Order: sequence, then C-alpha cells, then structure tokens
Amino acid sequence: MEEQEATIRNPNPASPSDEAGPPDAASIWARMAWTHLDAVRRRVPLVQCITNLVSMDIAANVLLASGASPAMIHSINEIQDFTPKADALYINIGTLSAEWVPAMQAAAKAALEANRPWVLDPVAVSASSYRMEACLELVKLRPTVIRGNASEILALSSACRISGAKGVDSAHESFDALDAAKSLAKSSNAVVAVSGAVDFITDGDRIISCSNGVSMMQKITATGCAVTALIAAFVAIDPWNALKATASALAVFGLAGELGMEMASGPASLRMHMVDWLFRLNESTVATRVRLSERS
Ligand SMILES: Nc1ncnc2c1ncn2[C@@H]1O[C@H](COP(=O)(O)OP(=O)(O)O)[C@@H](O)[C@H]1O
Ligand SMILES: Cc1ncsc1CCOP(=O)(O)O
Ligand SMILES: [Mg+2]
Repeated sequence: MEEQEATIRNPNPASPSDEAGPPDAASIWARMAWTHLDAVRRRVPLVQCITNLVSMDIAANVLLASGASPAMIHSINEIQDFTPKADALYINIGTLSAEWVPAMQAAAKAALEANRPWVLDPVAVSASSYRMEACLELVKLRPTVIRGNASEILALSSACRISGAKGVDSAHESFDALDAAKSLAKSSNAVVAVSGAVDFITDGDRIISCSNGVSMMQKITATGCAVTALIAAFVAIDPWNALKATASALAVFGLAGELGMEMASGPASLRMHMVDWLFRLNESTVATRVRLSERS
C-alpha cells in the first residue's frame, strides 16, 4: 500500500539511464493516468453512490469495469453504518426528491467525519430554485471535487439561473466556464472539473486540460454522471491529489470513449464498447493516448 502511494505521488521518476532522454510533460501526465487506473484496479475502492435513477446502471458498470466496487446505497437509515466503510462517496442531484436531500446531507457529513473524499455532480442545478438551494447546502459540506458541464458550473458558480441552460445538457462550451470554475474552486475549496470537448480541472490556481473523448458521448444519457462516479473512485485511491486524480479519471474515461467509437455505430453500441474499453485499457494504450496538459 505504501509503495503504491509513493508511486502515485511521483508517477514517473526520472531515470538517468533512460536512453530516450527525459520524458516530456505529456507523457508524464499520461503515465500518471495509468498509475491511477492501475491503483484503482489493485485496490478496488468501495464507492458509495447516491445518484440519479437514470444513471445508476451506467455509473455502476463504469465503476466495475474500471476496477472499483460500486454500492448504490441511498437510504438515510443506512448512512451511519455504511458511509464510513466506503472509500469515497458520490452524490448526484439528477433526480432529486425531498426524501433524498436529507440522506445526501447526512452522507456528506458522515464522509467528512470519516475523512473520506466525496464528489458532487450538480446535474441541472439551475432547473429550479429547490435544486439550487439543495446543491448550495451540499457545497457547504465541503465536497472534494465538483464535476459538471459548463452550464452547471456557470450556474453554480454564480448561484443564479443562467438563461439558455437546457435541463441536464450544457448550452455552453467548457471554456466559457473556466473562470467560473476557478472562482467556484476558490470559494468552495473543492477541485472543480468542467466537462466538454475539452475538460478543464482546476483547484482555483492550477488548470489541467484534457482533450480525450468524442462528441458522441453526449448522446448517451448519464455519461457525465458516470465519469463523476469514476472521479470518486480515482480520488478514493489518491485523496491528497484530488486535482490530478480527477484529471486522470476524465482522461481514462475519454480515452475509453475514443477507442469505443472506433467500433461503435451509434450511442448504444458506443456505451457498450466504452465500458468494454474501461475494462481492457492497458499501460501502453493509456501512456500513449491520454492527452492531458497543464495550462500556464
Ligand atoms: N464535444 C465533446 N467531445 C469530446 N468529448 C466530449 C464532448 N462533450 C462531452 N464530452 C465528454 O463526455 C463526458 C460527459 O461530459 P458532458 O457531456 O459535458 O457531461 P454531462 O453529461 O453532465 O452534460 C465527459 O467525459 C466529456 O469529456
Ligand atoms: C436525463 C436525466 N434527467 C435527470 S438526471 C438525467 C441524467 C443526466 O445525465 P448527464 O448529466 O450525465 O447527462
Ligand atoms: Mg451531467
């Protein structure tokens, strides 16, 4: 366990005998993504998911295929016993109901008390003031990571309704939400990830961008929810480096989408092939095809 953690903190130590010379920044990031995926497979983190009804199947299958252990447990009566046993908690407000809000809050508090990372997906946060208020209360419970599409991050960051946002889908490009993401990261103390054609991950100071993925992923419902679940698994195995773990999860997911698209004929087969590729990804594919970089 200690050896693995050390590897994650320093995923690519320079080797003086490396004939190819020192690795470039892109390959260091890609090797980091592999180290994270490998650690998830070895350590099989238990991820408690309180997620929407649409996403339960794909989120659980994405976690399983990647090597994590999903548990879709949302009854308030089980939080006290179960949440401290989980390695990370995932909360998603997609199909919010009055009954679930107290369970979400209790789980976030239990995760904090047990020193476990927890990850928030603010699905369609601007759809209603009820949803926005519930989400703002959750943000006060110090999520480790918040991942949303551009419209959601813009809305949450300004905590007001954004005209043009259409339900659960984004009406904005991820770059439009970059300043909002930085500001939300600073005010919430969370790592904030904005997904889109390019994903941006920030802690308020550093910004990592990820250009893996294919646009067809938007045509599968709950891909955003599923990648947020995957972020929870990656943060579970590297909680002190949530920025990097989040970037790795988005890159691995996007790469599985790219490889899946080579075999798919539409959204339904992409979903299947993407899950297969999360299971099949190997070191050389991840190390050569992940596209992460840090913006200066
Ligand atoms: N135009 C795009 N090109 C490539 N990948 C994309 C594109 N749009 C979204 N993705 C990917 O799809 C996944 C879900 O992101 P997104 O659609 O923004 O979330 P949501 O489903 O919450 O709206 C992410 O992994 C993201 O990188
Ligand atoms: C369609 C829908 N309605 C409520 S939650 C949900 C799924 C949203 O998934 P994603 O945010 O990944 O697009
Ligand atoms: Mg979403």
